[in-house]
Amino acid sequence: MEFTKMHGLGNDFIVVAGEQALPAGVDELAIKLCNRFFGIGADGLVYILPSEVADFKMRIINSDGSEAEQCGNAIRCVSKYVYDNGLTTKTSLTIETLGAGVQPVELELADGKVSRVTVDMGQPILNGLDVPTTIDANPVLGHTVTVDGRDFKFTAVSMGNPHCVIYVDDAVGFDLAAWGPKLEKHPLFPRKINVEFATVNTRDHVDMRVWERGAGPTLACGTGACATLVSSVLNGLTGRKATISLAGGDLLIDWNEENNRVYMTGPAAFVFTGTI
Ligand SMILES: N[C@H](CCC[C@H](N)C(=O)O)C(=O)O
Repeated sequence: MEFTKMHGLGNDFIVVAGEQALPAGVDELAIKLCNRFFGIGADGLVYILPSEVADFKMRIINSDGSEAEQCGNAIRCVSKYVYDNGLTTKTSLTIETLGAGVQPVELELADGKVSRVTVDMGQPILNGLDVPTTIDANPVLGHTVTVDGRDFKFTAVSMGNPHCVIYVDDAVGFDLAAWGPKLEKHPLFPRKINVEFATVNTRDHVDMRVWERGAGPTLACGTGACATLVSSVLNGLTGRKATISLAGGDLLIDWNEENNRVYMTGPAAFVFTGTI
């Protein structure tokens, strides 16, 4: 099997192109290939597939074998892959995902290769029961979830995949491993959830660290950055355009007031190709 290793701000993926559909047992394959000691090592396994409604379709399997509906860093990597490898000559194209349908992407080039990508990440889903959470509220703002006797106030946002955003004094130094797994799997979240810990520095700059559903602590999360911006606007903490600083680098997120769609701009990087 031929693969290409790529990352978006250190959130890394094994990218596979040329297949017509996901192989049987893709969950076990993802677990095996994403293993950082016995496999290639990655946060997820990403397939570029044909689409009937867009230029390409992307499907993403987390390193624990679960399939996610959407992935912001991966969609930038897929966009870079298809242009740099000559699968398209367009710098404006569309990628289909399970969680956000047809997503327009805009490619920026440097020396003939894609350097940055702006992705239309669609409209945020704010109705609690649709995120999903078990909370019948729209939106879910400042609700409390308790784990091991500690209360966390959170805002729930879906970008096609579920997120809960929690504001803390020091996101950069927050102990993700202590609290992330318990929140990820809390009964309030029927399909588990990605957990973002955020510190708002100014009205256009937020530090965020993430514990991802099905992948654990990653260096960056594109959909999580979108969810963090949306949550920060809803809570009156930032404007509709802000830089979200993650461990792996910065994403620029813009929640357009006219069309209610969230735009994410950031880099994508090629690392190596291989055969396994
Ligand atoms: N672990 C996520 C999928 C990857 C999302 C993240 N890597 C991104 O860049 O958006 C989930 O199960 O919803």
